[in-house]
Amino acid sequence: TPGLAFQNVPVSIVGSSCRSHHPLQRSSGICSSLYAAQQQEQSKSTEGTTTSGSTDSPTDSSNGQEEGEEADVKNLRVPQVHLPPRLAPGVAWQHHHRATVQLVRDHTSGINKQQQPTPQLEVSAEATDEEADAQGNPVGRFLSNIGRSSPLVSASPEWKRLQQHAKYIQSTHLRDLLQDTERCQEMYATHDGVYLDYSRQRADLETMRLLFELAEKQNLKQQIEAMFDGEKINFTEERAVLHTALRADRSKIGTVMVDGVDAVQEVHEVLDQIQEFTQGVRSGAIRGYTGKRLRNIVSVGIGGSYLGPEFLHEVLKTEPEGSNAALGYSLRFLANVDPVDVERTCADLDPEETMIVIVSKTFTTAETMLNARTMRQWLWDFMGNDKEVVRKHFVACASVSATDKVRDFGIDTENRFFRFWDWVGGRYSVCSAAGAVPLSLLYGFDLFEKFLQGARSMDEHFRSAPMEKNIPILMGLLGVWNMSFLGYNTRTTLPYAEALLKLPAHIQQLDMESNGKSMTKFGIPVDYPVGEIDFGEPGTNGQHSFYQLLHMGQTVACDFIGFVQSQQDLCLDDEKLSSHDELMANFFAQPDALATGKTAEQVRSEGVKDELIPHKVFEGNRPSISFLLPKLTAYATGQLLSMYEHRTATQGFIWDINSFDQWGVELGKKLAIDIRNKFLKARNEQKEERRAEEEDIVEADNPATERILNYYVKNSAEESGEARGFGRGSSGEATSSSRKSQREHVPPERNDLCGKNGKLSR
Ligand SMILES: O=P(O)(O)OC[C@H]1O[C@](O)(CO)[C@@H](O)[C@@H]1O
Repeated sequence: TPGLAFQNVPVSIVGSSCRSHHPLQRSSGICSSLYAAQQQEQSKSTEGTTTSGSTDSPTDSSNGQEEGEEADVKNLRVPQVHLPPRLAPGVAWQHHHRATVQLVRDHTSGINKQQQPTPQLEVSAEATDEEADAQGNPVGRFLSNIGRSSPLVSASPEWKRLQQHAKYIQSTHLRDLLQDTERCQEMYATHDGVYLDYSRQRADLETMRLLFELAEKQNLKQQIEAMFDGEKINFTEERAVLHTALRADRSKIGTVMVDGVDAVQEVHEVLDQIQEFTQGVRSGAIRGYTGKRLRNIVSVGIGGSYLGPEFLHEVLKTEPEGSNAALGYSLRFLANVDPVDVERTCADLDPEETMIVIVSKTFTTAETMLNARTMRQWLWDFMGNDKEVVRKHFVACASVSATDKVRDFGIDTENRFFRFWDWVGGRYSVCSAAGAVPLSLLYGFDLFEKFLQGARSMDEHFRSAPMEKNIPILMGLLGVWNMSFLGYNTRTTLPYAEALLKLPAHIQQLDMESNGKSMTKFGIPVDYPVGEIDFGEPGTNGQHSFYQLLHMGQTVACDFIGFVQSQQDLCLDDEKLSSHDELMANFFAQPDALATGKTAEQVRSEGVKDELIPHKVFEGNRPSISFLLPKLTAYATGQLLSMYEHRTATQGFIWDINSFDQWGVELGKKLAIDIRNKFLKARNEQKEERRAEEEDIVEADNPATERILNYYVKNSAEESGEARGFGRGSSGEATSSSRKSQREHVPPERNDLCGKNGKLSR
């Protein structure tokens, strides 16, 4: 949520004050039973069971949990600044400190600027204890230990040289730069089939040299090494960052230890467990409560526990091996707490054949847990309220530290719990059980393994290739160049492959949650732009949507992704080119159109009327990079995933920010819980008719919030007519969660693919 952190983004939020008119809800009152389920769960929470209040930090949440929901919020740990130990050799000062610099916000650029010109030591530190005070200026001492006069990289000569150089680059045009043969021959890199062409960046060979110097200055290679080695570089949460261990080869067992535990060994234990379980389900050895085959998978999770797996799922849907393996099965994702998402997900599913995979690192995320309870109720409604229903139809993918919560939910933690670890960030978790379980259930474990192998290949390249030929490092350095030196704060991912339709959404979370920050790891506000806004859409669809802006409006750095071969090529007999060639003609045309543009002379020479010429001139000079890969396979998808994960990390390392925490999402969560509690109070008062109908019953901290809350609470109560019986059926008994109750449910017609011979064996 960069709007909360660094960049200021105006936001419009659209909601409805009326409850759904959805048949599912009208017929049996899904809201009512959710409320009942919530209450039931809440009463448990006082006994130590979870209700809500999620973070990506299981340890934090569990602290609060013991004291119930309110306590959960109060106990959220505020990040405290402490210097990363590995960067402070010989520094005695190990306490938490708060450093201050005078900053003012430039409202035109939205950037924090230092008020005073940078002096030799412009930072003063307020130590939090007497001991630190006695040591004089600990930040200054620390900086001199690491050879810096300012904690901000922007004060370094390397950064200033790039700033100077940017002025020169601003005077050049890509139209001319692209004619420089030597430059074009240099500005590409390849690895294991991935071809990166960055000659359409507003950069020359000198730019690259200066960026490599900056990377040296920032100890980029050492920082990468520290990440791979399992050092606790996510220091605000005191965690290692080891998504690379999730795809490390078995031969690496014994090489990465975290708190005395062998990370790669743990990973392979869980992968073996996943392989056995998913093969059991796919072979029919593991079945549902009533003995039926489990062929529908619903993966319940949000954010990183959903976006990565969904992106990979979309790729494999049309990948020949994937589509073949998935015959007879279905996979859906339930992420939003909007009840409509529940209906969209399971309206046509047969509960007896459905397996629910709860993916939540913390197992406390409010949305996920409500959806999990809803799905549990859905199964109970149909098969009866038996704990065996949950044990046979639910599996959990969560952090080891959430084991008790998984058990309390009723899931079989011996056989149906696939753990991951605190050192896997949610948005970096697709290679963990979070992706492995749902995707192996649908496509088989072997195909998921190919995805891991692709990611591993790119990891090894990132770790070992020299910077000049290192694809993720080049991507990251160019990201820093575009954002911090050329001022392009928006970026777009444009895959020319429909199967990558969910890649932009994944990158959006991956990068914006990672680098949407305004604080360096030294606890000093940045005075340079960091954290791009990412969006995207597959081409050519995007060309008929937002490319107008890319060509003539704001400058947006573009990533074009194309493939030599299609997953599914198509060539009609009377067409001269294949459909894939037609697609790729666009893939190659767009980067040049953006780079070179079209001059007034060129437009005039086409016979365009003088008054229309300004409207048809393309300024050009718009940067892009192009990736060409052999074919969109599981392996290539692994490579792409790893490339983008490492781009994000590289930028964070250069910018001196922690790309692995996400404190910016906490405030909104906390306020949502406050408002939820206000609703609870208001609904009770409405139920008991303690307040006159026209009276405002919700109080808030400001009149605007108070007005809109009262508008919602009153109108939603009147609209549904349920205010007085909220959570109960007319006779007072708890209602069913959905129309798929035992009485009403009709299993869907069996006219689907059902395996190669048209039927799954029963
Ligand atoms: O996997 P969990 O713990 O349910 O968290 C879901 C998502 O919520 C976040 O913590 C942010 O709210 C993400 O970082 C994470 O991917």
